[in-house]
Amino acid sequence: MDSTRQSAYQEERHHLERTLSVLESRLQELEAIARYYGTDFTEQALESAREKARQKLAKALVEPYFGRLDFQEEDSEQKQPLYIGKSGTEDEDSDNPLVVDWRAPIASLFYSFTGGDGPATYVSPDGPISGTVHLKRNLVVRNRELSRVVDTYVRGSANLGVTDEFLLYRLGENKDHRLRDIVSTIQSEQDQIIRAPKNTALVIQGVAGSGKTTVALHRLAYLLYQYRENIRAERMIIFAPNRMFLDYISGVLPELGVGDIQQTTFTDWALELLDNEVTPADPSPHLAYWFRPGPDRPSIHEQIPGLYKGSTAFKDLIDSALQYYDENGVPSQDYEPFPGSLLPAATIRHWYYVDNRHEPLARKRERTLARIKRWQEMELDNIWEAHLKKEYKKKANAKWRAFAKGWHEMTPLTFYSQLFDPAKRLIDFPPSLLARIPRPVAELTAKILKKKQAMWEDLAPLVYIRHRLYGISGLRFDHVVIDEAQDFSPFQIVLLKLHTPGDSFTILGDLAQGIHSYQGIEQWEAFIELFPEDQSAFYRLSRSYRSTMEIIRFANAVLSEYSESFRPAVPVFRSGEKVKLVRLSEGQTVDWVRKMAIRLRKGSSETAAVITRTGERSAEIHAALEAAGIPATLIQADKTEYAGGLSVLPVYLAKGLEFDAVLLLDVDSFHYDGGVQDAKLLYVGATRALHELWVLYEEEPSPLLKWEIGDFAEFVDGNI
Ligand SMILES: Nc1ncnc2c1ncn2[C@@H]1O[C@H](COP(=O)(O)OP(=O)(O)OP(=O)(O)O)[C@@H](O)[C@H]1O
Repeated sequence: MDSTRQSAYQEERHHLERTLSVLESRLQELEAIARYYGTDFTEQALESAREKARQKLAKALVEPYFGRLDFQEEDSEQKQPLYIGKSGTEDEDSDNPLVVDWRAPIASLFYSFTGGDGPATYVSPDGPISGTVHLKRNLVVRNRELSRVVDTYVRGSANLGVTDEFLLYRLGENKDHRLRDIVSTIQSEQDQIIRAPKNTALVIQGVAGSGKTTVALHRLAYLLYQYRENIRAERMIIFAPNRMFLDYISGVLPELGVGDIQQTTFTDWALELLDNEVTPADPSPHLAYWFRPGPDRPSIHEQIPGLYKGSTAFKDLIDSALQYYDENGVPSQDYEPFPGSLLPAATIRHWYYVDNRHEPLARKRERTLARIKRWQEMELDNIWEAHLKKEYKKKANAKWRAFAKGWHEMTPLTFYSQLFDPAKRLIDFPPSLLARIPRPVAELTAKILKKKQAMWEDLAPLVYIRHRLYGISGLRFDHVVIDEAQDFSPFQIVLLKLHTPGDSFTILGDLAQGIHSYQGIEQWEAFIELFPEDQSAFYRLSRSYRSTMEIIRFANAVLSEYSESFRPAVPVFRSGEKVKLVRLSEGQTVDWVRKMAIRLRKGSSETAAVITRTGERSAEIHAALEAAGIPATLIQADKTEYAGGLSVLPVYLAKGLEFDAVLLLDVDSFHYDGGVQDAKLLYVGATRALHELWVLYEEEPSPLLKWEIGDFAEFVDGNI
C-alpha cells in the first residue's frame, strides 16, 4: 500500500472510531431510559420515537456510512467533509452533521458529480448552491471495521478521474437470493429518477439489468424523506408481477429503513377490492397456450381478449353501458304502494337524478329506494284506522320489494356479465353497443364469468365498474410504482390514475422484455398519452449493471436482428467468461444438466437457474435432479417464495430475477424459432445471468444463434 493510501486508511479508521463511539453512547443513553408500556398517549408517542431512534442507531452502528464527499461552498473558506450513510445523525459537538442521510439534498452531489474541475451544484431548500468537490471516496465498513477505501475522485490528481472501480467491485460480488440496496453506488442517471419531483408520472424504459426495480424502491425511500410532511408510507403502493417477485425484493425497503409501503400484485389488489366476488382463473393453461413453442403458437392481434379488454376503447364501451344503465334503469311507472297513495315517476326521477346526482350509481339507487321507503312510511302514518293501516303496510312492503327488485341491483360481476352473456342480460342494451365487442372475446369471457372466475384482463374492468357503482373514497394513493409495466394495459393505468390524485407514478419496464404481448403494450406512448403533457416525464436507462460484458453482448446480438426498434444495452466494463454455446446430441440434455448442477454446487455460485422454454420441461428437469439427489426448487406460476440455491423455471417466469449462473435449455430451432417473440424470450433468459451463461441445444441451434459469433461467445461440445 502506498503512503497516500496508508494515510487515507489511517484517517478513516480514526474517523470511524470516533463516529462509532458517538453512536454507541447515544444508543446507551436511550437504552438507559426504561421502556414505557403504559396507556398514556403522549408517553406512548415518545416511547415509539425513542424505539425508532434505538433501531436506527443499532443499524447505523453496523455500517454508519458508505461514502465521503469533501465539498467547499462558493463563499466558504473551508472544505467540509461529509460522510454519507443510509440514515443521518446530527453531531452535537459541531455544526456539521455526523452522518448525512443519502437522501438529503447535499448528498445528491455524491451521486451526480461525475468529475471535472468545474463547479458542482445541488439544489437546497433555499435554492441552488455551488461549490467545489475536492474528494469523492467510497468506504466499506463491515461489522464496524473499515475494510475498503476507494477514492473515485481527488481534485488535482493527475491519474484519478471518476472511475467505475468501486462499482465494479460491487457488481463482481455473488448475490444471495434477495435484491439489495445500492445506496453506495447509485449512478447519476439513476439518481435523476430517484430524485425526480413527486407529482409527475415517470415512465422509465430501461434495458434488462439497468436497475429499474432497484431504482423504484430507492425512489420510494427518497419521496418519503423529501415529502415527509404530506406523504404517508401506507398510502404508497408497489405493483409487482407476482408474489415470488415480491418476496425477492422484500429486503430492500427495510434495508433503507422504510416500512409499511403496500407491496402487492395487481391481481391480489383487485380481488380484495372486489370482495372476492370472482376468483382468478388458473394462469397455467393460459401461459402454456400463449407460450406454446413451434408453428401452432397463437397469433397476436388487437382483437384477442387480453388486448381488447385492456384497451381504452373497451373502457369507453363500459362507460357507455353504465350511462345506459343510469339513464334507463330507473323504473318509469308511478309508485302506488296502496290505494289512494301515489308517488309520481317524475318525483322518483328527481330524487335519483337531481338530489343524488353526486353519488355513484349503486348508492343513487340505494338512497332513492330508501327515500321511497321513508315516504311510504309517512304516507302510512296518515292512515288512522288500525286494521286498514295493518293491511296497507303489508301491501306496501310487498310493493316496495317488488319495485326494488324490478330496478335491478348491480354488482361488479353482474353488471360486467351483462356485456357478454345474453342468458344473464337484465338490461336491454342497444345491440349496436354490444356489437362493438369482438364475438370470440364475448363468448370466451361469458364462459369464464359463468364460473365466477376472471382472467387478468377482466380485473381492471371489474374494479372500474366497482368504483362507478360504489365510489372510490378512502382508496387514494400518494404514489404508485408499477414494475414490469410493459405487461400492463392502458385500462389498468386509467384505473390506477383514478386512485392517484397527483398523478404521482413511477412506471417502469422494458419493451424488449415484453413477452406477454397478448396483453401488454408495444410503445410507451400508450401510457404517456393518458397523462397531461406537463405532468409526465420519460426516462431511458441504457446501462446494464447485472451481467458481464460478454453476456450483455450475447443478449444484444440475439435481439438486435429481430427488432428494429431495439436499442442495445450498454454493459459496464466488467468482463467474465465467454458465453458457452453447448452443442449436445439428441437426448443428452438432462444428463448434462445433472452433471453441471453438481459442478455448480461445488463452485462459487450462490444462485443458479436452469431455464427451460416450457413449464413441462421444467417439471421434467426438476424431477431428474431430485432423482439424482440434487436439491433444486421448481418455480411455477403460483410460487410465492424465492428460496435461492438452484432453481428450475420456464423462461416466461424468469423476468425480474437474477442468478449467478444460468443454463438456458433447448435453444434449438423448434423451441426458439426465428420470430421476435422467441427472440424476446431468449433475451429475457440470457439477461438473468450475472456471471456465467450456458446456452444448450441438441442437434440444430436456434436461428437466433446464427449470427457471426463474436469474441463474447464460443461453441463448445458437451464434455464437462
Ligand atoms: N448503481 C448500481 N450499483 C450496483 N448495483 C446495481 C446498480 N444498479 C443496478 N444494480 C444491480 O443490477 C442488478 C439489476 O437490477 P434490477 O433488478 O433492479 O434491474 P432491472 O432493470 O429491474 O432488471 P430487469 O428488467 O432485468 O428485471 C441488481 O443486482 C442490482 O443490484
